[in-house]
Amino acid sequence: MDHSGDIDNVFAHYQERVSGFVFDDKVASVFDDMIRRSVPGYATVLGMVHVFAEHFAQPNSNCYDLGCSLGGGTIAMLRGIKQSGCKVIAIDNSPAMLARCEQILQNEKSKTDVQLVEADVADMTFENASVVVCNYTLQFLDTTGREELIERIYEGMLPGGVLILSEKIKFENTQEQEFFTDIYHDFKRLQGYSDLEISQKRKALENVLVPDSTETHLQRLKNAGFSRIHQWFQCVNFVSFAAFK
Ligand SMILES: C[S@@+](CC[C@H](N)C(=O)[O-])C[C@H]1O[C@@H](n2cnc3c(N)ncnc32)[C@H](O)[C@@H]1O
Ligand SMILES: O=C(O)C(=O)C[C@]1(C(=O)O)C=C[C@@H](O)C=C1
Repeated sequence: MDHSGDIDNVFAHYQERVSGFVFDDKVASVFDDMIRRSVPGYATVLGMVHVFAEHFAQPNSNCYDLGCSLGGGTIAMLRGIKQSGCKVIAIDNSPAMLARCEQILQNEKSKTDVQLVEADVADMTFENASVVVCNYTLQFLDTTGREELIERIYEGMLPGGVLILSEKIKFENTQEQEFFTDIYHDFKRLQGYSDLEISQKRKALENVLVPDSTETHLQRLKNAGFSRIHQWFQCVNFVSFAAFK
């Protein structure tokens, strides 16, 4: 997938006061580069969304991409879905992201319909869903609303449906948290980010990206009713779960 965006230099210059991270036009214009260089395993996760969609999309059902950004997950699903009558519903509350997503999707030839929705995922109801992808989005929701969203997703899913939930995680054990943070920052340096970029983005994400632990995710998914949950992927402090109804 070529989003032809710019190189991410959002945090490259010293800022006297770093403000909270927002998905505005500046971020949207570099987001493909930003997420590939900031989320270890991102390309692998998208490749596997294709595989999951091919395997689990049911005929005449809905497939959701929650917090679709530029449509990485949406395109992976479109390419994977082989069943007829499916619709991909891609939701994001950032107008800047959705505008660019719409443009990018114009280059994507698929017989599966796509609907872009500008909305808060917390306000959505889900129905007739066979595949739900929520890649690196739950971590930006108010922690108090996360349980309800997962419950709503579960309610809207068909038997045999799958939720792919990918997230940055935190570790309860201090040593483990420090180890993974160090390795993650090394990964960012290898991707060409400077120490200034790393520290300013870290500050901007404080209280904006609030990661949960694996244990919290598993418990929340279980509480919502998911009968089978596999953590199928982890790369440093980023994981992905497949939860089945
Ligand atoms: C890290 S990005 C997701 C990346 C994307 N899923 C991908 O795989 O390329 C998080 C996205 O979620 C969106 N977002 C954050 N909170 C949201 C909410 N409450 N409702 C809808 N979208 C939200 C942001 O605008 C942003 O585009
Ligand atoms: O935690 C970080 O430092 C990140 O850059 C991660 C992360 C994410 O997981 O969404 C944060 C913001 C951007 O959306 C891209 C990547």
